[in-house]
Amino acid sequence: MPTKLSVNLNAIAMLRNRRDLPWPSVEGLGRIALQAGAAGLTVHPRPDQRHIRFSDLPVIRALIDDEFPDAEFNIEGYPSEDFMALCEKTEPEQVTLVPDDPSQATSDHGFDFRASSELLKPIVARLKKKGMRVSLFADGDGDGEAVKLARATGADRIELYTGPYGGCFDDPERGAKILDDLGRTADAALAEGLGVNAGHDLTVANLPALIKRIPKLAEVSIGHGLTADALEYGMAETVHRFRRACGQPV
Ligand SMILES: CC(=O)[C@@H](O)[C@H](O)COP(=O)(O)O
Ligand SMILES: NCC(=O)COP(=O)(O)O
Repeated sequence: MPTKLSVNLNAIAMLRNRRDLPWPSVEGLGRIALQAGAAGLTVHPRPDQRHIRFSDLPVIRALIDDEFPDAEFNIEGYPSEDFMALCEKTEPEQVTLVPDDPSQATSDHGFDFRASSELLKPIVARLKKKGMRVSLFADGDGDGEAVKLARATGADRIELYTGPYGGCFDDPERGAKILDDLGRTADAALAEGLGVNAGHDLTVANLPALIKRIPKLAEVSIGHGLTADALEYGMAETVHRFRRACGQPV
């Protein structure tokens, strides 16, 4: 089964939020992503709503339900009571729990399962009771014991935090070492019966080696790199459209 792609809409939402205008449209670009064959949409609402707004969630839920019933909605975030209530109301197919502090600019580490495995058990159970698959953001450091503790929470999957791997775009030697650690973490998780997702700073350039090392990688969620590519590869056509609007022959 090929690795599924879930398109993270946070970067689109952040651009939209620069103005009090409805574009770029989170719903519209989510629709284009699903029309192009993405398996799902991911959002990471944060308490200050600086990217995704809570009001975006029912819109994306309806988009998937009404137009793409085979697609999945993945909501990521720190399991505060507010976040849990949002998930229970929206009922995404998957919830990815992330140990984010509200002050963090972006996610930059996985759970410390030695400290938080017991705390996560009732949270995971509460989400699963409503039929949501639960994935836990995990460091890809090859720590098999931590993976066992992740399994003990009752979660279905882990999501490997691939930020350090993505950051090695100019240091292939270090990238290979990190890839080895990610691979060993995935092997341990799969041996425990956990599914494996991955995300953070993945790109067209670094994905193939990750999937080669982890052929059973279930899903990648990608936002920043994918949005950067969408801008780059869509720029020429867009300039043509605006030149036409200026009355220029194109
Ligand atoms: C868990 C994870 O790595 C992503 O959700 C990441 O946090 C994306 O969020 P931003 O694009 O808002 O940084
Ligand atoms: N779960 C990771 C994610 O959704 C996207 O992260 P990024 O591609 O924006 O770094």
